[in-house]
Amino acid sequence: MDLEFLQTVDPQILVGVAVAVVAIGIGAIFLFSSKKSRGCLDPENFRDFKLVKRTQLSHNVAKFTFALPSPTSVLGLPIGQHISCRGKDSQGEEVLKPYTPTTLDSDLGHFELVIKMYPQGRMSHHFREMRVGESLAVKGPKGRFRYQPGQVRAFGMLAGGSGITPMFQVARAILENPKDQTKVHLIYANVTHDDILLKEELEVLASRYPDSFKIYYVLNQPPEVWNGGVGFVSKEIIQTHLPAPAADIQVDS
Ligand SMILES: Cc1cc2nc3c(=O)[nH]c(=O)nc-3n(C[C@H](O)[C@H](O)[C@H](O)COP(=O)(O)OP(=O)(O)OC[C@H]3O[C@@H](n4cnc5c(N)ncnc54)[C@H](O)[C@@H]3O)c2cc1C
Repeated sequence: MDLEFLQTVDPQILVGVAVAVVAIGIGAIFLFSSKKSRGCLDPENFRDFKLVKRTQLSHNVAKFTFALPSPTSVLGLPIGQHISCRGKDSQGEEVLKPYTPTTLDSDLGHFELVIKMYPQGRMSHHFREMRVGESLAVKGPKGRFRYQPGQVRAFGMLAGGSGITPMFQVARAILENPKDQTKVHLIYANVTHDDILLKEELEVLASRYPDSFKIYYVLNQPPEVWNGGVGFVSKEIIQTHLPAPAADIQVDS
């Protein structure tokens, strides 16, 4: 590029232009980061988020992907907290139920819910009927759980059925943070093998972080070939598969 013309420009103008460019750059970074940190949730008012994808994971479980206002937006949900979703049951009555997204604020532009739909469930009806292009009313963040990276040496988690979603969210946040050395031990109980939610995602985490993440599945009605636990979660199972109690150990269920 021919820069000779710069020598003919008044240096004061050049400095002025340079200052303006830097100022615009800083302004843009500030605007972007403040927008990013603000998040899209309102704790007082419901906000609508459009369903952009629906993936059926089993006969009664589906993953719902909702778009955020822009591809760089974050939901703004602290780790371990949940959102309140508003829908209508089969009678047209309003229903409010809590759900924990399986995505984190490192996932930009969208958030996901994995929902188990019960035949008689009121909010289940709303999700069963929901189609791509429709919006879900969401309020939050909700919940008192707080997690600081490295706050404990090991985390014992005990989950059953759809109770896995908050555990999955916290486990992902810990394991995907290279500065967090916390070990995660999860016992996950279900009735049958088909009931295990997020199995693929959990297996990916376990194979990616073999030294930091251990899962022990317990099934009440196991298949013929099964190397996990059988029946209900017992004291022995907890003693064997969760870290022993200590000041720097946290156990949640
Ligand atoms: C913090 C928090 C986070 C949650 N996150 C998720 C999530 O990410 N994904 C998700 O799918 N759910 C999640 N849940 C559960 C969710 O809030 C609802 O309870 C669930 O979707 C059922 O609501 P419903 O209105 O369809 O059923 P309801 O109308 O409340 O229940 C009707 C019938 O459905 C059956 N049923 C309902 N819930 C259960 C259950 N847990 N086990 C067995 N049978 C049941 C029962 O037969 C019950 O009588 C979460 C709950 C909490 C407290």
